[in-house]
Amino acid sequence: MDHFNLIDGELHCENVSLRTIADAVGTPVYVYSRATLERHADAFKAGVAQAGDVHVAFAIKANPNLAVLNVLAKRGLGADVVSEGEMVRALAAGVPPEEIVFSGVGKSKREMVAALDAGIGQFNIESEIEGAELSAIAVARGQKAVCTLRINPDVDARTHAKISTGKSENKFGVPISDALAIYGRLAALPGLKLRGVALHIGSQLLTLDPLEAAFDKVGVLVQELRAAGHEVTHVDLGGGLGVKYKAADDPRMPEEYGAMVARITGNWGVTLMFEPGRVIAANAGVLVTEVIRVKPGVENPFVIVDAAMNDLARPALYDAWHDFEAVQPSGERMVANVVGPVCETGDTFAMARDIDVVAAGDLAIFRSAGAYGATMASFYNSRAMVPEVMVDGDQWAIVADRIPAAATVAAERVPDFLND
Ligand SMILES: Cc1ncc(COP(=O)(O)O)c(C=O)c1O
Ligand SMILES: N[C@@H](CCCC[NH3+])C(=O)O
Repeated sequence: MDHFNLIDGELHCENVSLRTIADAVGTPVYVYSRATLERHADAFKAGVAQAGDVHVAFAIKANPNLAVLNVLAKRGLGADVVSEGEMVRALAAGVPPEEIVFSGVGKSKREMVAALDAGIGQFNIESEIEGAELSAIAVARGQKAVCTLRINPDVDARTHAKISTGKSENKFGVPISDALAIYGRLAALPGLKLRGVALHIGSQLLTLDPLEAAFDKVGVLVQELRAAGHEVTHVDLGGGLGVKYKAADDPRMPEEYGAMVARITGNWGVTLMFEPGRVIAANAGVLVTEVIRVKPGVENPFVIVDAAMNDLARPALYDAWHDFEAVQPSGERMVANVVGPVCETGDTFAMARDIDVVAAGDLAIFRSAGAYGATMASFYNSRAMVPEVMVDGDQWAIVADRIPAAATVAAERVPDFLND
């Protein structure tokens, strides 16, 4: 059951008409459903609970909106962060510091200090040199940083190349063949409390086999680490579960994923951690847009909408598919190209797509836009930063303002020396 449905011929989010929101806030605008976020959080937690003692940290990169984080924190999700900014957001949303995991291949010294100051629960170290730096910073402060070592299992996640992270040529983690030796050296450092390993092989995975292959390799590594005398109490299995973007997609459900994890990790004797992002947020949000005009084309007409690649970058970056639907569908269909106003050919949401008939002034949505949507928006073409709305039953509120491009003018200056 989805919370974006037709009621009396008009698309609603829960009980609120998307037209009501668009009329009040303008378009484009992201709209999130609290009920969907909660359902996804609960389903994921229940799925992985089959594997025993688990911690679930929402990957904030998928949707860092404070209201979204607030909903998920109340549902008992921690936070997986990759920058000081994400950490600040997690803390502001009420995530307990000990439930925050700091991932990322390029943590700066400043970020390490900030995270130690905040008392976060775990760093996922991505290289030996990063571990040595963190240890030195922690020692200087009289602290020990709780860590895992992120390994790169060299498994093909069979997803888009730009969001695949677990092949040996990808920048993430340490090669699994070196992991035992590096773990040993890092475990000996005075500023670290190394308690296990982490991995994340990629995003939008539609099958479980690559995850299973990677977890199998990690299971062997855990045995080797223990045989070498190391204590391994935690394994962070990352995120990556895919979602349904189009009818043909057949993602694996958290329940099936959890059963696989339970089967593979059953005898590891560790606390498992997870970092889901997309599976929680993607289908909890839509991007509402207005049709500016329909322009004839040689092959198909161009439906020019007021959302663009600066608001939803996924189609331009990954050729990603987002369903396009009229807010008040007439039942008639047309074949068209759906494009934004930005001056790039890549600002195209759909080519030769069978869509609801729409005309200038009509409202429409891009579905499955709650993850990696607003968070990847930019001011490109000096367009405004897209606003965000949260719906809860009959209630709704703006949870991120539209920031006009004019605000960026105020943040810039032309120095006097350019006037010489
Ligand atoms: C380290 C890490 N953890 C978690 C995630 C979240 O992934 P997903 O949104 O696919 O669940 C990502 C992004 O792929 C990531 O890089
Ligand atoms: N931004 C990507 C996902 C990146 C995952 C980050 N590790 C997407 O929209 O699909």
